[in-house]
Amino acid sequence: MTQDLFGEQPPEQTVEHLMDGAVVLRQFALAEAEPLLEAIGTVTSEAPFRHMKTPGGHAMSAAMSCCGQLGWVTDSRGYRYQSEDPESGRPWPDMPEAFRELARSAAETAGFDGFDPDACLINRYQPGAKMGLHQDKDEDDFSQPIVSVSLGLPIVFQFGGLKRSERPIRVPLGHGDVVVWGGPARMRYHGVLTLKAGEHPLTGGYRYNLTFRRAR
Ligand SMILES: O=C(O)CCC(=O)C(=O)O
Ligand SMILES: [Fe+2]
Repeated sequence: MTQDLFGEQPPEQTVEHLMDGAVVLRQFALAEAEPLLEAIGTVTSEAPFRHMKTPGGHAMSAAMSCCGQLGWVTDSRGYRYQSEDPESGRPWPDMPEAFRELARSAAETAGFDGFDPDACLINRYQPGAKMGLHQDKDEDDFSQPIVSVSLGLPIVFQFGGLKRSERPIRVPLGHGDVVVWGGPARMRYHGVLTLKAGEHPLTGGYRYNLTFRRAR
């Protein structure tokens, strides 16, 4: 490729291989970031962000909402998917078409054709929030991948093994990056380190994450 003499480089989409079945699609969602954030605003005007409680009684540090046919919830009864928002008793907001399209094309780019998510969890991290190492295992169908979109402030993603004891690798994630894992990587432990304070032009002091899954 020739150098841009004016120093203006277009944002570069690259595919970074993490492990068998897991990739980071750098800046894959960058061009769609503004409509995606707008859609997060619409969803969360109907199903507001809340700090759900773990079965052990601790509030999750990330604020969460959901859209799609099923939403992931946690409370004293455990972790599960359900079709209604427990706060309102109403169905979760529909999954915006732009979400579904992005999830499908990211999965395809990662080699998983035909991804059809029925659940989208929206995580909002404020400085100090984190998510400890865990497996996504409340779904019925592990043949479908996970698509995880980062927007706003950067964070360090941890990607580990199939056992909790395996030491995770650290992957810095920025605005517009998308991680996809499935197949042999589907049950790998993962999480994010504590969000550091910062200011992003589109999201202010927050990081948003969209996690797409096929729950049923
Ligand atoms: O925020 C992230 O990047 C990870 C979120 C996640 O793993 C989850 O919601 O299950
Ligand atoms: Fe997860």
